[in-house]
Amino acid sequence: MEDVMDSAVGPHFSGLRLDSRRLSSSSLPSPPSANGNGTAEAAKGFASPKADGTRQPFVIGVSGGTASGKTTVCDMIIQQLHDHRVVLVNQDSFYRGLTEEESEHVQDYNFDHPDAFDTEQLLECMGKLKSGQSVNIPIYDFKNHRRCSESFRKVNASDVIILEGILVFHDQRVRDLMDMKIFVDTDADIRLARRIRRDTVERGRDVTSVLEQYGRFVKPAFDDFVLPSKKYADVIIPKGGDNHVAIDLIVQHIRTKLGQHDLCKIYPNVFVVHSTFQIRGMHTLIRDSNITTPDFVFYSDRLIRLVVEHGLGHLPFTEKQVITPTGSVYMGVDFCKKLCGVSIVRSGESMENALRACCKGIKIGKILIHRVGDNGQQLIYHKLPLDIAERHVLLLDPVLGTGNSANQAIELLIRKGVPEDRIIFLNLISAPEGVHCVCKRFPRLKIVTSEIDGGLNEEYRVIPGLGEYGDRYFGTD
Ligand SMILES: Nc1ncnc2c1ncn2[C@@H]1O[C@H](COP(=O)(O)OP(=O)(O)O)[C@@H](O)[C@H]1O
Ligand SMILES: Nc1ccn([C@@H]2O[C@H](COP(=O)(O)O)[C@@H](O)[C@H]2O)c(=O)n1
Ligand SMILES: [Mg+2]
Repeated sequence: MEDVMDSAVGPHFSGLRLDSRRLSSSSLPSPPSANGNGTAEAAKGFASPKADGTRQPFVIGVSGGTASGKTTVCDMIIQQLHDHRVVLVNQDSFYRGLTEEESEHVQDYNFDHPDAFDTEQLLECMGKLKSGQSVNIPIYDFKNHRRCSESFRKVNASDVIILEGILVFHDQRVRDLMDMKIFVDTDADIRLARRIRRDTVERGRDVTSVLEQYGRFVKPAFDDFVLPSKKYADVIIPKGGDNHVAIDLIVQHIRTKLGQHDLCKIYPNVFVVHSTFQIRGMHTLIRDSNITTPDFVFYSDRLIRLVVEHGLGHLPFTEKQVITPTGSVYMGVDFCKKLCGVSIVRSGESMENALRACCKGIKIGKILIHRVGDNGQQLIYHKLPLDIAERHVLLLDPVLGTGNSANQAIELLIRKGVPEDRIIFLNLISAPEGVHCVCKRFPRLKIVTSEIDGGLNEEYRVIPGLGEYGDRYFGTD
């Protein structure tokens, strides 16, 4: 048996003409909700730990009609990611081999019907990949309509698995494997033109047979099976590989996931709010250097509310029953009462309103950390609730950079008697360096953030970041 190693980059790429186009629609699975024991359930995908504590790969499904550009879009995503932790699985690999009789009448065979694929085998392979095992995937020969009996493509377990094919959204069991579904939407006439060219050049067909197969099987199956599955898509990409903007957005989304993945693997107490295109849209706005101050405040406040709500989901609660106006008993929960916020002055103060809006009457203390000279010595002023040792503390600072200020603030809280595991540090953006710095020192503290950025530059500023948050929020920049 000949194994063909799949390194996921390079060999899949096909050269394309590219123009900038638009992203048509988007929505991703909803954020996590509180589970029964008072902690938040981790988000789907990267943030979803298995029983053994490791995280499942992120599965992206890519569907669309024949010759819509699915394979091309996947190649471009993988090429742009330039990251070995992404692998591509083609549904084509799971075409059933034809019997002797079927081969003799191949022109009558419907390759576009769901039964043409061995979906059980596909599910088995995907299940193995998802559980961290490598798999041997068949190699399909379109010229002879059969699998190469001696060769397989070895696909290694990876952080991201892209599953591509005309009918990958058809079977619910296959759909359920996916964390993100993309539909490549290209006009039927363009697809037919491409198909004629591809099948005559690459798949050993002549124009007459392509047209006959198209009218008899491909088009009806598109109408019956492929088009109806478009409704399952989270993202629809018009014009396939020509749509630079959509592909960039998707690549950014995956990059964010990959960055988070490693840190969440290392530190189980780091929680990243599940990313949706709404959240990425808000980040796009507040990171834009040209945004106005009112808009910066508006979208920051929206994001902060999400982070605060996520953070509150990590607090313990007690069971509580109430009687509803229908006279029925509602078995609910009671919020944790012993709670306070502490903002790191000045930018942390921008998070206070969102906290107050979520927790009526909450006490909020302040910590000011002032760097003296460049020898790392720092002065700390603080005003904290007197009974802070008995409270859970939501520590507020929108950007976690080096982690130095955060560590000073956390040390102070611990000196004041707050147990480490009762501190939840809330921020909008974290640099990986800051996450390492805080989590190594305080492994029982929780960090809740909305995005993890690339890193710090030589001036210790978060990149891509958003500049001086306090100045931008309070309009002093
Ligand atoms: N944007 C594009 N412009 C021109 N040709 C394209 C474009 N996208 C794909 N093609 C060509 O069209 C054919 C079908 O594309 P492919 O990505 O294989 O589609 P699918 O996987 O959806 O069947 C291929 O020969 C490919 O090179
Ligand atoms: N032996 C085969 C197997 C499949 N086809 C056609 O391939 C199409 C799916 O591949 P795409 O890359 O176009 O998505 C499908 O429409 C089948 O008709 C074939 O012609 N011969
Ligand atoms: Mg293809």
